[in-house]
Amino acid sequence: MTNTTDGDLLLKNITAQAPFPICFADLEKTVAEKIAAGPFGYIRSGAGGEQTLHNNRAAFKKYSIVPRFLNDVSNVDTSIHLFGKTYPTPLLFAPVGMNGMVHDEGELAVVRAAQHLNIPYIQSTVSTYALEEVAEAAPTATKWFQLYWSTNEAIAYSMAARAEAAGFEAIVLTIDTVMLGWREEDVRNQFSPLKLGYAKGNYMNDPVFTASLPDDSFESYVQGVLQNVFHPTLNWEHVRELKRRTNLPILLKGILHAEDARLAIDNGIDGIIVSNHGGRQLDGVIGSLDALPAIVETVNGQIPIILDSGVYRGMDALKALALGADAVAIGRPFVYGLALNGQQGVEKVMTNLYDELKVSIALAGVTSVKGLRNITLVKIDGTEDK
Ligand SMILES: Cc1cc2nc3c(=O)[nH]c(=O)nc-3n(C[C@H](O)[C@H](O)[C@H](O)COP(=O)(O)O)c2cc1C
Ligand SMILES: CCCCCCC(=O)C(=O)O
Repeated sequence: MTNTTDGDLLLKNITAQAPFPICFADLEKTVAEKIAAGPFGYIRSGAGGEQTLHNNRAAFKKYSIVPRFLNDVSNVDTSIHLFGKTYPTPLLFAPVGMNGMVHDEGELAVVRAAQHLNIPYIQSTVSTYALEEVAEAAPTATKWFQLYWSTNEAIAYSMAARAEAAGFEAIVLTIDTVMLGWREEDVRNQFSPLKLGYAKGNYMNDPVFTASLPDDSFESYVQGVLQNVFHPTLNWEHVRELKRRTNLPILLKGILHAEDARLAIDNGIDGIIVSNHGGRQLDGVIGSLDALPAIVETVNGQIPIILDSGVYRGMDALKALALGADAVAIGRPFVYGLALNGQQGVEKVMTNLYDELKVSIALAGVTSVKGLRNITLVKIDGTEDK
């Protein structure tokens, strides 16, 4: 990824071969035709009546930018700095569980793409491959570990310690999944990726987890994960205890309220991810972009803010950055890329997002990510998600 703005970034997508889907809608449609209804529904759907899934997209459409011109944009600097490192793009991979559902190489293919593109990768607790295997597949990638707190706290500490030992550079504690959302599509499809074994990686390689099982049967693994993965009593004391137990920076994923952002800072948290889990947890929740401005105001630059949920094109990323996010994380789009063409598919999706972002920054009359904070954004409420 270069920082020079080419005249025509789209040209490289015009090839003699069958085109790779260029936008999110094309990607989703192509994947729907390729994979079975169960895994497709699991990935695509939102909780409940999918109001939040809708809100996420609608939030981006409420904003329009007013560009400036005659401001040499031949060099656009898209780099960002996070936790002492510089990255070429303001994009991250959101943690997405059970990648083996759509591709045999699962998380290994994604982390290799992350390494190749120098984009931070957040590995889910519920991965098909173990964090040690992921670390070995891409030793120089920036890797963060997403933690689902376990009812058996020794398992949570064990996973955090394994991540630190394997070279992961941060812990992302997901706080919005203390129990699973009401996911009707999975009931319709009678689909559970857990029951197909796709979450074995980190659990079956964890000595504390395996020692807690009554036997080594598949059913014991399924029951063991179910008993441990959700933790309804999760509270700020757990966060403080995790801080005492790890040397790594901790980010909280799932912040939507400015007051929780303030509490995160008060409790020594190093970064937050403004997210509603891609609309997969509590339905009826505010779109994550709608939640951003109040959080940005409260955080006031004290810790990095990453936003996810509904960032499906470069222009979405631009709007989030303009509203004060330091970076954005991508979920479903990269999973669809993985389903279509493994590591290459993931790279293609992320590169297209990046290219659209870069051309959009230049066409807005801006030459850096930080410069986006000064652009004119007009908010128009009441738009439809079309
Ligand atoms: C199939 C799937 C699995 C997910 N698994 C996890 C997970 O294991 N841990 C987590 O914190 N978030 C998980 N998420 C949520 C993502 O990290 C992210 O918040 C969400 O996908 C962002 O929305 P987007 O898909 O609209 O980009 C998952 C999302 C999807 C689509
Ligand atoms: C193994 C049980 C499902 C874990 C939840 C994974 C997730 O965060 C999501 O599907 O969303």
